[in-house]
Amino acid sequence: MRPRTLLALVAAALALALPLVLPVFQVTLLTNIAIISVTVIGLVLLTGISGLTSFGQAAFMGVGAYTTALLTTRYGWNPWLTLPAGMLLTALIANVLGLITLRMQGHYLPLATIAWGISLYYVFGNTPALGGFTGIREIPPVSVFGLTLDQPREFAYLALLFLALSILAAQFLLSSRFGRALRALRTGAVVAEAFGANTFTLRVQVFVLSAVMASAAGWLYAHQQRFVNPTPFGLNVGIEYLFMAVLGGSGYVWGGVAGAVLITLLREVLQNVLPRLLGENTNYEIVVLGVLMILALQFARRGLWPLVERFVPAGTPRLLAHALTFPHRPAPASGSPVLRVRNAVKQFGGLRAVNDVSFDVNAGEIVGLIGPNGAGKSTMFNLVTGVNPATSGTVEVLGQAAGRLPARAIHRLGVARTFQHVKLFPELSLLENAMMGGYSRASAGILRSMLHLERGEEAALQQLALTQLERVGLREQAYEQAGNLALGQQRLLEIARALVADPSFLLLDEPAAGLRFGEKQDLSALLKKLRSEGVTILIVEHDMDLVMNLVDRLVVMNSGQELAQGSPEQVRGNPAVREAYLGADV
Ligand SMILES: Nc1ncnc2c1ncn2[C@@H]1O[C@H](COP(=O)(O)OP(=O)(O)OP(=O)(O)O)[C@@H](O)[C@H]1O
Repeated sequence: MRPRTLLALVAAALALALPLVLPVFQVTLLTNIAIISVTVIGLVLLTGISGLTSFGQAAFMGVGAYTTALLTTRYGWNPWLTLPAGMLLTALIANVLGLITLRMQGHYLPLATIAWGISLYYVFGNTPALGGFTGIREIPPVSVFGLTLDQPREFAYLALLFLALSILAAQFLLSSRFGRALRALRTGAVVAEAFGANTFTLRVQVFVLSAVMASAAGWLYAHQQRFVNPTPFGLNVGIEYLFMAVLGGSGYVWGGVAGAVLITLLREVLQNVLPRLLGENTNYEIVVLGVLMILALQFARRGLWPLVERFVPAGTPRLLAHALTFPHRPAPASGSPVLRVRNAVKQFGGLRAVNDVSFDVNAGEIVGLIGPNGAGKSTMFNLVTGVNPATSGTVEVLGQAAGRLPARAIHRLGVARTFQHVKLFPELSLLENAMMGGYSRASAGILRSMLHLERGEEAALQQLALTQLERVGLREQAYEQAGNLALGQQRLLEIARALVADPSFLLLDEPAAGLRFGEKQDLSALLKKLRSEGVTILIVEHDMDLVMNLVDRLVVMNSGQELAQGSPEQVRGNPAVREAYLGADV
């Protein structure tokens, strides 16, 4: 058995045993930890994985708690109906807030979460129907199959069940296509878009999911306490939840649980010990927690869980069985236009990085785009792949005008690319990095992923990724972290990722930089093989030996302008090219 499975089983056994053996007071503490953990796991998905910092999660707990408090006490609803009602209401509120705030970048988003965190707190406190700052009492207990959960020990099991489901769903989500795209939001949104993901929609979805998880935790809280008021849903509590995620390890589901356990227990201990030591009844535990937080940020930036994981290695991931087959994209007819660039101009302020460039790439060709540094080659790539629209002129990719399409839509036409500055996810395995290339071939959304009902698709993506890793010579390292690869191999991994997408048109930005001689030969052979399979290739490359022996045609750029076009021989013999770029002895 894998060490991590063993650890999970130990945790499950503890969860089953503890409510029976602990004194009642500690059982209540355990329940609190389970409830808080559900919210913090949502924060892990939102903040640690997707890079969206929120200080306002406690307010969403409040929405869940107040919904059930109001509907059960005033309208006599069964608590099992108020749970979906609260989650639905929270989803609606989060959706509206998300659509407004999630386009914000940098520190504006956290500031916005503070703003609505405070607003919701005052909505709870100032709404007479919600009992104002005194709150709502006499919330009925939850019943399960006729058993009323009004005793701490019984209720603890309900809270632990919610926690177990949250852990499982979050783990499933993270190991899915959806989870890989979420991971890309934090550091590689350009990659996610380049492989077909709508990053804004993903942001809204994960934001709503984390809010809904907080809402479910709020429902539990209301039926545990049987009383709600605004205090536990204020901004300072929201900040504390974020502390828990960061301290435990905001990039890890179990890190969220660890943070909730640590801070809740520590607060409890400090509340008992400090008054005895200091002889007065003050809130020094908050000061101690603050200092601990600073120390943790200084010495364990990624939180405490990665330290634990070092002792519990993940082992080789299991390959899934019963792979579906994705349809193979039919290649465009040989010789038909794949790319038509006409008088393309790209202006950055006063600089014309691309200045009136026109050229074609036809199906089944390998075309080289060459030129000295700063000639505008990467900018041209960005015009073709939809990262930047052209200032004027037209760029037509596979029959569609690229100017009006986002990168993800151009990708879905059958275009895949690599990047000049490698854009991989260093903490993920080569396999997972390569699987990202297949994002738009699969279709499982958030729900199917959380329930792990996308196994067939995942199995197919694993197989495709392994096949393409094999092709670029990286099969052996499939389960290693991408960050451990040398730069040249990282470029090969980017090619494997692009091939998983089954592209008709492949754009390679300096793929041979950092490769050794033998690796360059292998790369050249691979690209020729791809051409014979019908893949059209546009390649930017500085290695002239490789380019001249590989491409069918060349487009030469200099200072944003098109200098020459033609076969390698024609370009080699062109005096303007020799003078401007290649030098006399090419
Ligand atoms: N986003 C941007 N904003 C402003 N200027 C830019 C931007 N992107 C590129 N440039 C400028 O446009 C010019 C062309 O850059 P580009 O990266 O396209 O050249 P390149 O041919 O790919 O060069 P290299 O071979 O060095 O990568 C450079 O002067 C560069 O500084």
